[in-house]
Amino acid sequence: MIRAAEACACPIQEIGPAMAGSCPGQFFLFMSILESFLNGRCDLADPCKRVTDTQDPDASYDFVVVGGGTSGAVVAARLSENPQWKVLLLEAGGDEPTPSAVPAFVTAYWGRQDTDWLYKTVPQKKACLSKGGACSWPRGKFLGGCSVINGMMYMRGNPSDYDSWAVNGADGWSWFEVLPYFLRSENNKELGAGVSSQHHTAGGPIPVQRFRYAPRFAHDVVSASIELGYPPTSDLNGDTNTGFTIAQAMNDEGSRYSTARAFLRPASQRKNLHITLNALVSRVIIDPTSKRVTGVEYIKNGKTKSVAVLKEAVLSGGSLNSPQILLLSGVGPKETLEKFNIPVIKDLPGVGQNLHNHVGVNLQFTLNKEPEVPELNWSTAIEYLLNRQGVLSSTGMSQLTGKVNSRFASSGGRNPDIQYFFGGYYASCGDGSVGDEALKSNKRRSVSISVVALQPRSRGYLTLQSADPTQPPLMEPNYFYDDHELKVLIDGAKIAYRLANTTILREKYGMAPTNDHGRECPGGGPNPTDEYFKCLAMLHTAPENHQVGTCKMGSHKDPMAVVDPQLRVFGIEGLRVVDSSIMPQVPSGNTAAPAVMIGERGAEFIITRHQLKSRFGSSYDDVQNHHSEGANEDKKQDGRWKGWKQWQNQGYYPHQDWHAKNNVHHR
Ligand SMILES: Cc1cc2nc3c(=O)[nH]c(=O)nc-3n(C[C@H](O)[C@H](O)[C@H](O)COP(=O)(O)OP(=O)(O)OC[C@H]3O[C@@H](n4cnc5c(N)ncnc54)[C@H](O)[C@@H]3O)c2cc1C
Repeated sequence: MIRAAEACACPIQEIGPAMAGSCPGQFFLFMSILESFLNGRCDLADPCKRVTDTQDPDASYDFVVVGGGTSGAVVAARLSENPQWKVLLLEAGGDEPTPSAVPAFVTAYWGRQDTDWLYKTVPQKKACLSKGGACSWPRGKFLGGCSVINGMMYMRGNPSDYDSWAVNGADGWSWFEVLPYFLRSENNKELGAGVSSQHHTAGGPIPVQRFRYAPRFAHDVVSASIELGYPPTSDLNGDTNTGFTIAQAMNDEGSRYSTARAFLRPASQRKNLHITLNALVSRVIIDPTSKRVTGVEYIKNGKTKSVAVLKEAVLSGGSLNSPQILLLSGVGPKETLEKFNIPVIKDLPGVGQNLHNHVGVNLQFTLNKEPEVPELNWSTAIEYLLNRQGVLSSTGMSQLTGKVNSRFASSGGRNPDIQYFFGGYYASCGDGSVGDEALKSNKRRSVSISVVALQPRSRGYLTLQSADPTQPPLMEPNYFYDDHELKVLIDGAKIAYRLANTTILREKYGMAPTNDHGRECPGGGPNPTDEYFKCLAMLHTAPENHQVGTCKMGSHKDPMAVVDPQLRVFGIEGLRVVDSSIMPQVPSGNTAAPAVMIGERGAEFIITRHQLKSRFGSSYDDVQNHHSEGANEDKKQDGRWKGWKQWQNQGYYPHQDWHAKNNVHHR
């Protein structure tokens, strides 16, 4: 039944590198067999909806989107909904490999040249010291970007994060204003089952729900948190944003939903959307006199090519690549551009600055009453192959999370500043055996808790280390430059220790800190000191994957802002950045849902602009610039401004429309 490939309506193609290669040698045979079975399932391979790789794009397009990742897939799909517009999406990687749809294989494509950008920070003085100071930052290099390799956890952050963006110059990005764009993409399948329709909705392209399986231990950690006094919650994006829960994730029927799957595959038959894979964009071509984008240059099959842009180019290369592409295009700090002999098109000092990320400490625990048995074996594999159920349909302990307040959190408990991520019970690699040997060996199970500081104050930067677009940028996050994060982590680590010592976890699992973890740090033992946790944070840093801020959105008065609140690059005509790099401050939670929200919002800005332009002519441009550049009151009285208001009143302000239609209220 499962040995042969299913007969799908379209021929199945094997896509991407073999996943089995990411497992150690003894697992290779079993993993290869399992992989070939998985490749033959129609729902996972999805052969009829896969995008076609346009090897030779046309000479020009209305819109060229750079990077088909989490945000870029949304932008390209939304823009191509208008059949009048020709859209090209250029993606440096290939299509999503079939096994990436299996939730348990979340790490299978990390650390591989063909699917991960393999980025590392410069050596840190105070972080990642167990790794020599260089922190690894995996980044997905395929259609769907990081949404193909992430943990799928669906988190939006705290409402106050967005209010703070708005107060600090991102006009129009308060919680009330961004919520409709979170809802637009969401297809929440648990409405009413612990998830309220006051905060969630159904009908969008991304299915959101809990995985079909969670280890018993994950449920018991939630009980333990209640024993500690944290409020029971089933939705940290709802009324209660503090506490522990098994989180909702972007998945459906036992498999991952990347944005490529949710947005691009349904659009794959559109004649006006071309997608070119394995195309590394090397720069945006900008006319030095008019400062207008005229084209995009890219490298494919070793050849440098270019395509003309008729309306706009959109950078969606992510927080580490969008600023690099801007720099290579002559947009960035003048000194950097001159250092690399790149002609200066626009001196924009903020490009690459404000790099920041969540950061945490990795704590290890042993479950002294739990044998270390492999999660993945023939029985669990068959459960998945037949029914898409069981351990393979989930990410083990990674689906559990918690958010709490340290002593430093503001806003009376509504703005938690610590998040917990858990590790263990993984089913990523196996040899098919059910674990009798493991039972005999008396090896105990280990689990990890990463305590993460959600509102970091340290800021770093990204710059070029070469003018060669195939070389990685230089990334300096300055982890723990500001002591604040370490203070928050000390609080958070103490809470994690108390959690491990609750009656349920201590008595049922024998949970205790792993003896030799952090032995280099003085002050460990049953009652660790603050200094111990500080040392542990610097040694066993959890560097997180929520990098943002390098093309910061802000007002025209902010010299370090790179894009305005409509995501247009200051001083350049026809160029926007639409991805996580525009976030002025990282939200207090994971960043994929915010990246999708930004994609939705950015696409709408573009659509609105060009629909209005075609309807009202070029005077619309003047009005829009005037609007976003904080025009003074006198100008607001002129006819064009009145015209803008009139257009809004005629219903050409889609996000307001959407608010009204969907009866969305501020909470
Ligand atoms: C390992 C990992 C686990 C994570 N877990 C979670 C989680 O559980 N929940 C959550 O909410 N968030 C999670 N995140 C974070 C979240 O996934 C990212 O913040 C978000 O997906 C970033 O979206 P983006 O569109 O900005 O960038 P990306 O998704 O990285 O997209 C950028 C795209 O641009 C392409 N590209 C880059 N440069 C070029 C170029 N020069 N030419 C052409 N194409 C280019 C890339 O290949 C990529 O496809 C995780 C991230 C990682 C890496």
